[in-house]
Amino acid sequence: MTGGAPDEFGLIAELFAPLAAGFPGALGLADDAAFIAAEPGFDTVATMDSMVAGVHFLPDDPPDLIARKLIRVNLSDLAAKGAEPRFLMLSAAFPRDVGQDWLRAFGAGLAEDVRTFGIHLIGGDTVSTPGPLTLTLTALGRVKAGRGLKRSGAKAGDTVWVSGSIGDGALGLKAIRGLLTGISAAYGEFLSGRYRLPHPRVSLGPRLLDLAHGAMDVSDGLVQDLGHLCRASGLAARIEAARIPLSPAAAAALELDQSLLASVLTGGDDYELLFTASAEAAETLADLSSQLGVALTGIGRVEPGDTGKVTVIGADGREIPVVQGGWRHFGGGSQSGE
Ligand SMILES: Nc1ncnc2c1ncn2[C@@H]1O[C@H](COP(=O)(O)OP(=O)(O)OP(=O)(O)O)[C@@H](O)[C@H]1O
Ligand SMILES: Cc1ncc(C[n+]2csc(CCOP(=O)(O)O)c2C)c(N)n1
Ligand SMILES: [Mg+2]
Ligand SMILES: [Mg+2]
Ligand SMILES: [Mg+2]
Repeated sequence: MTGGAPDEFGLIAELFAPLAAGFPGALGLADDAAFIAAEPGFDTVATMDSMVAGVHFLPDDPPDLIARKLIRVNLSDLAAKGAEPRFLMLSAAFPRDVGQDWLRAFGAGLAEDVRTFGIHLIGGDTVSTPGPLTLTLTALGRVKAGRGLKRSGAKAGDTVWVSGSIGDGALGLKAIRGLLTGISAAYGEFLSGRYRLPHPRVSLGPRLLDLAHGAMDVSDGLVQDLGHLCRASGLAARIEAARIPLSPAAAAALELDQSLLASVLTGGDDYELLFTASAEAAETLADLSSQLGVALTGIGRVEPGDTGKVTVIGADGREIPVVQGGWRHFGGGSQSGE
């Protein structure tokens, strides 16, 4: 990328190849494909998530944070399977008029999180598009053979657990859009920060291998995602709204406007882990939580019932009706249940 408009191969050499330098099998991002030796005793765990400007992030979000969010939403899926992240493959469709400064900042964001998580970019594709910026990442990880966590592992009577806090991302998007008034500027910044830069529970995931029964991450919305876990396990769930962990910022927002509970339950953009474990695991999970400095909160139970049904109980003991439990790209009136 010298002088004027960025050139495809210059861009790959300058922005992406340095992120492959630590892994010889990537062949310097100068060949047709990468080589990964199969590791005896491990399963490779593969996942892919895309992000589209205006759909997953705001077009004027800082480019380094767009890059880091792209990595993090994918690492969240690996963590949900108890896997340790290893490699990334990036497909980037940049609008033709993307500028060099934008690209350099995007590359710097990728580099930062590749370093932070100790992973390598081992390949991808770079194209131009007449449409919005569209980014697709494949993340590859590893887990001990046969031990990876599944959505289908929940057992009747298990406690439902979530990591961290729920609702910050969805409330953060509202804050950015000026739809959250009355909270302090610091709280607003915390929430918008959580929307732009999730914190995937990469250390926690592998530690759940001996503890969790069913597991997934929360991306679309707590209620919809728990419904997926329940359906995969042939069970139903009952959770208590008052037990859902809130950050101080989210709690302050809800205190001013209780209708924001819908964003917490269904807004998505959480990238926290959602898992079930037997009641006896509670003490070990509490120890793990303090060891890792990641909150773990029991919010309810899975039980036999209408497969996939999630019942949310309010502080008054009555059911809170939830029409749509989370984000849907197609179908449904509004795109999430807020
Ligand atoms: N176009 C597709 N081709 C093949 N498999 C797909 C396709 N879209 C989704 N899937 C698969 O469907 C399953 C559910 O995908 P989904 O994207 O809902 O999960 P997720 O990544 O955990 O959620 P989110 O996208 O909200 O982060 C995954 O196994 C995914 O690989
Ligand atoms: C600008 C903007 N508008 C709305 C949202 C909310 N949103 C979009 S997709 C999605 C689920 C995860 O995506 P996927 O299922 O495609 O992986 C959520 C919660 C957002 N993040 N940004
Ligand atoms: Mg997905
Ligand atoms: Mg995902
Ligand atoms: Mg997921």
